[in-house]
Amino acid sequence: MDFDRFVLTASTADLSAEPAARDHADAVEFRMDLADDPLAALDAYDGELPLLVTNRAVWEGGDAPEEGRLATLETAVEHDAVEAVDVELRALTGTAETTARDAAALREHARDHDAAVVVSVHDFERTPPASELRELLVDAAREGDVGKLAVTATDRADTLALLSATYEATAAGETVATMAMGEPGRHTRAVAPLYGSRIGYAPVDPADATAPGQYDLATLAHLVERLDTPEA
Ligand SMILES: O=C1C[C@@](O)(C(=O)O)C[C@@H](O)[C@@H]1O
Repeated sequence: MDFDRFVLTASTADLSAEPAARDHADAVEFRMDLADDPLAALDAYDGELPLLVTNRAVWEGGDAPEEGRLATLETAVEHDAVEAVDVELRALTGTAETTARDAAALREHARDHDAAVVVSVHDFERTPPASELRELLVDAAREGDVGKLAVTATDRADTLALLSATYEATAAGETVATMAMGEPGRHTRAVAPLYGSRIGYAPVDPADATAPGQYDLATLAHLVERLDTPEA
């Protein structure tokens, strides 16, 4: 998967949503942790859009227990349709040594199979101060092909801080993706690409949102396109 330009992903636990995503999305984020039998669903996948696979840890806001979590992703990246994998920064650099070793092995395995590595950070409570945002993006971008940072905004100061950090990271040559979760952060999902963010996430159906404050896919596709069109 190529992150030289913005990639809009349809985020879903159900790969049968892919045909409905084709009109607007560049890729599908398959939330394996939210699916019933994710490896069977991958085996059966015959859609057109490439997949970014995520198996989000419980300790990072997801549903996947640690046992077998990274091994499932290792199997997933062997599928031809899988062109990118999400690995949490805390898995790679956290204090759990075995997790760090397994996460680094997953990154290697992904690259051997031509899958890009999205290294992610989530804060479901707050937007950290500006200097911390900058550091998190530096660290995440260094560890993967894209450094992704999703924070929770409560006001405009938070969203501005995130957009500034996005702009600075991009100006420094880092490849990053950012979004502010929650209602006050919603507009960042449309605007962050203008500051350099390279991935957007949106559910096909708003009822299936995978994070607070997401636009539905058609709406986000429309907003991003309009904002990026000079004569709009
Ligand atoms: O990390 C992200 C970003 C996200 O949390 C969002 O805020 O859109 C949605 C998740 O599905 C994805 O894995």
